[in-house]
Amino acid sequence: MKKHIVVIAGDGIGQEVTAVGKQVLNRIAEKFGHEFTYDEALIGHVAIEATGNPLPAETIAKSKASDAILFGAVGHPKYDNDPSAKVRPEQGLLGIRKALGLYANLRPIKLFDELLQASSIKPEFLKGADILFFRELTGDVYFGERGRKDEGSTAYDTMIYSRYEVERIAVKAFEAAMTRRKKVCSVDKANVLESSRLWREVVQEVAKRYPDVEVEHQFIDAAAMLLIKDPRRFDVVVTGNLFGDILTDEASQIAGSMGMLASASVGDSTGLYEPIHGSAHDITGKGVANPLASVLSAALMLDISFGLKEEAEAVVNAVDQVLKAGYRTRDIADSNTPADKVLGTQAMGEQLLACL
Ligand SMILES: NC(=O)C1=CN([C@@H]2O[C@H](COP(=O)(O)OP(=O)(O)OC[C@H]3O[C@@H](n4cnc5c(N)ncnc54)[C@H](O)[C@@H]3O)[C@@H](O)[C@H]2O)C=CC1
Ligand SMILES: CC(C)CC(=O)C(=O)O
Ligand SMILES: [Mg+2]
Repeated sequence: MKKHIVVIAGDGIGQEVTAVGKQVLNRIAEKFGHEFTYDEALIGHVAIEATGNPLPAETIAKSKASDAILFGAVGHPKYDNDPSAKVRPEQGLLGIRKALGLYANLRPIKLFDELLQASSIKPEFLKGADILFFRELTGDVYFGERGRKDEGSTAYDTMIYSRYEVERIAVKAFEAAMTRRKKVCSVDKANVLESSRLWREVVQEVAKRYPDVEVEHQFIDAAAMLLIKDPRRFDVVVTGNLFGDILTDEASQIAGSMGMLASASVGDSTGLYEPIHGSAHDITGKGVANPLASVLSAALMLDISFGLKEEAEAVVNAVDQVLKAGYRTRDIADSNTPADKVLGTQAMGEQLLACL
């Protein structure tokens, strides 16, 4: 199979982890007789430095012309510490999601057995946890009207959802639930927010089309608690952009680390595959970032965009094997991990390639 992939590494550890993701894709192509060609494109701080724009038109054009995108991260401390900056790296990521119509962000929370001890949650509450989040990705407060008034002394962001936006993500969640344990939990704040009341109304309507699926509605505050108290109660979770962003960082502790969680952003156009983590300034350039979220994002690409199930499984199995062999990056190591098994980003990549 011939496929053209655009690598948008972006900022910070995005550069380090996508390098490993790409090596794994190359090895898969070699092993299974595919031809993957690559292009690179700029986004975020590196794009601002080069062009003044966090999302150059060329990046959108290259992305649209590709079969899939391997994305790293955006962000730079310069902007985090300067709230008044008008041009920001994060606009690049929000912009590409919108430009490509990537309204559904699938975030699988997969706990590898070997990492039971790495989690901050007690193993007896965790074993067997397997959740698939559907986070709406192009609406909500991230895209609503925002601004300042009263001479800058009042600021506002608008949480806004339209019926069609809720319906299409709900349909994706219910369809996925039909192939899994047939449970959907919709998360909102319908006891307070009007946009959440519309959300709940539409999810209830969609649910009627799937009588075999058990549906529950939870408020975001309770859902955040239940996720830690009893992660195994969840199968598919569907929620808005903001709540999904926060809940899945929380859920990374079920999988052991932010460095373990992959995602697929899909919708109207080319799929974009991205770790859930950011550019991680605190570890950038140290060579210690966990590349597995990027590698598992590449596996989602093989599966969802290319339909290469066996190849995707080979990648997940390689991750499993490397963990079984005891290798860890720093974020998933624990007090029992021998020092010689704690690997840097590239060395972890080499173990995966050896395994493949
Ligand atoms: N998708 C994206 O591009 C995102 C970008 N950001 C941006 O990233 C920058 C840093 O934001 P933070 O809030 O610190 O979130 P972050 O996700 O970059 O990091 C949070 C914590 O997790 C750790 N971490 C993240 N990925 C890791 C990996 N692969 N291996 C080992 N440890 C890992 C980091 O070291 C840090 O302690 C900010 O500029 C922010 O705006 C934040 C979240 C997502
Ligand atoms: C720019 C942010 C919305 C990125 C983020 O935190 C995410 O998508 O998880
Ligand atoms: Mg996030």
